[in-house]
Amino acid sequence: MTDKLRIALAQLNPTVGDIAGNLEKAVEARRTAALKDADVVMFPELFLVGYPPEDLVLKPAFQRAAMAAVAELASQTADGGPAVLIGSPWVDEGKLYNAFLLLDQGEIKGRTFKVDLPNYGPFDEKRVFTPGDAPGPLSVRGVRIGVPICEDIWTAEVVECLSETGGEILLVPNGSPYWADKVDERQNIVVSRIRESGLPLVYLNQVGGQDELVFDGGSFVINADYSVALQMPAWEEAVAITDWARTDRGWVCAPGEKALIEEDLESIYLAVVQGLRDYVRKNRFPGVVLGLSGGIDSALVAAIAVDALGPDKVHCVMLPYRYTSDESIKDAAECAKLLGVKYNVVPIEAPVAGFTDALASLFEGTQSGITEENLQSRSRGVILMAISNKFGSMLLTTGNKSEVSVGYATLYGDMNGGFNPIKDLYKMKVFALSRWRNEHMPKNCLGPTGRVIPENIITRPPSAELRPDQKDEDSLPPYEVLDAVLECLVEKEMAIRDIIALGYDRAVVKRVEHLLYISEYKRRQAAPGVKITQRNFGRDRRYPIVNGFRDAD
Ligand SMILES: Nc1ncnc2c1ncn2[C@@H]1O[C@H](COP(=O)(O)OP(=O)(O)OC[C@H]2O[C@@H]([n+]3cccc(C(=O)O)c3)[C@H](O)[C@@H]2O)[C@@H](O)[C@H]1O
Ligand SMILES: Nc1ncnc2c1ncn2[C@@H]1O[C@H](COP(=O)(O)OP(=O)(O)OP(=O)(O)O)[C@@H](O)[C@H]1O
Ligand SMILES: NC(=O)CC[C@H](N)C(=O)O
Repeated sequence: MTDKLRIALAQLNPTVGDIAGNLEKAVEARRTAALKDADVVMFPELFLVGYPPEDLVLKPAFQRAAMAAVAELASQTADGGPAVLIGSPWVDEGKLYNAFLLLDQGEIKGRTFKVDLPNYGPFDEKRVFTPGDAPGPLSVRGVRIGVPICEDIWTAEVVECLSETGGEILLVPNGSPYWADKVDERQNIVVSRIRESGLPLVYLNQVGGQDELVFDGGSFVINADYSVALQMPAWEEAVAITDWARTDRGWVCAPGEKALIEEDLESIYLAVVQGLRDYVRKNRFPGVVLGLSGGIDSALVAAIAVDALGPDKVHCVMLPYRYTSDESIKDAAECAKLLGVKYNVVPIEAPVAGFTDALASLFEGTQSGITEENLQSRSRGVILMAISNKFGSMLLTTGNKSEVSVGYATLYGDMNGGFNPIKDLYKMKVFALSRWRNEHMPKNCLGPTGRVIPENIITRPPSAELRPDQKDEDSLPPYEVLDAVLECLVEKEMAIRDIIALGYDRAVVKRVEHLLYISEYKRRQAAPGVKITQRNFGRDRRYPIVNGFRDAD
């Protein structure tokens, strides 16, 4: 009987669809595991295709390529080295499963299918996969290993089934996206499953960004006595070795590394950096460009971009107009200098005059207003897109969640852009993160230490500077109020009457509700951005554009 087992945990960053590249990563991690004499190396959920593959996984050619990669990896295990536990889509009797496969001695020795397919928030797995039947453990080098796949541990049934059928250790592969406070949520769920089953549990997550989702890694092992045996770092690829021994209390994992897991603002900052870095890298952009206005949103986006990509890959452009204050011009230049980025000034006086002249006879006798203001934003948008086209850098758009919520942005103007790092951050969070970054140097970031955003940018009142002496608060409630009301409406789906009962002014709440509903069309056309909250404006909240409903408080 086997009494010892060495399991390597490969917390890696796959690329969705890059089956060859992911296979190469798996081969490399297995090589590392072999050098450490591991018996088995484990990978995250659907690792060979990357998570989540979405409808790509419905393509027969894609399914064939994934299954061929599994066969290739299985053949490599004929070398007598570590067995492999890896996730891949799998077609069986014409049905497509989210599978986890045991490869050993040159063969596919076992497989198990995910039972509980998540279909809420950002997940759509019922759309593409067939649920598996109640699973039994896999025999890995003589040890009965239960493999509940990600969502399978979020309720009790699958683990109950695995422990009742003789499972000795639970190995859980995950594709578990980050959101604020998720770490505690995961740990509570894991502890519940350990309590019910009496089995030790390995929680292995992937790391990296995929479109709007970002995965934090942070894999861990908890023994049956609830002691944490291993904590891998968040936001980093790593292969950890765990040593297991059979005791009279069942299998026990020996204590290993205990990495510190970042919390609060630090984890949010690392999440947006990782999300932007992987979006740019995995889409093979040479860099990014953005309009740097001297305001806080574009300053924070520039800092995030420098931390994600390095100053040489970030191009900032100030596009002043007659309403742009000297203060903004000075602050933008200082911010660019602090960040060490390429910086240009392209005045928009001439393009705005060109549009104004072209429309002069058509607009004769009309009032000047939003239309003319939007021409400024749209002139900037055209110029920034031209720079993007010419140099290949992707344009970043900079609207925070408060603005995105109420439509305070110009379509085909400042909404131009391929990706928005701060899309899921309310304005008050933008302030907090800017202050935090000025005081901290986050890990694995490529920007400078010390202040990166001039203090004046943080302290002066926000303004779009589209007309003389304009302030955001002329058109919107103060951000403390706006953000709080939006959280009630967006994150909590609260009734209007309950929000008013918290002490907010009825007229303000109704106005925010109205603006939120009437700007759905803008969000539908907006760039994607990193999901940070439980409810982002991508997949988590799918509201209709035509919407006659108003809450009759
Ligand atoms: N349901 C719907 N489906 C499809 N299209 C719809 C629509 N409702 C309006 N539209 C169309 O949308 C257009 C109006 O939208 P748009 O042109 O964007 O203009 P609009 O939303 O009217 O104005 C832009 C607003 O954003 C503010 N802003 C602009 C720039 C920067 C900032 C900032 O501080 O960050 C703030 C600005 O002060 C103003 O309040 C019109 O063409 C209208 O026909
Ligand atoms: N003068 C400018 N030069 C360069 N870019 C600008 C300028 N004005 C606006 N932009 C771009 O348009 C975006 C929207 O800016 P605006 O100033 O209208 O409002 P904001 O949401 O308060 O943003 P910020 O805090 O960055 O100023 C900016 O973040 C910036 O990318
Ligand atoms: N891939 C999954 O099954 C993820 C679902 C799970 N509830 C999580 O967020 O961790």
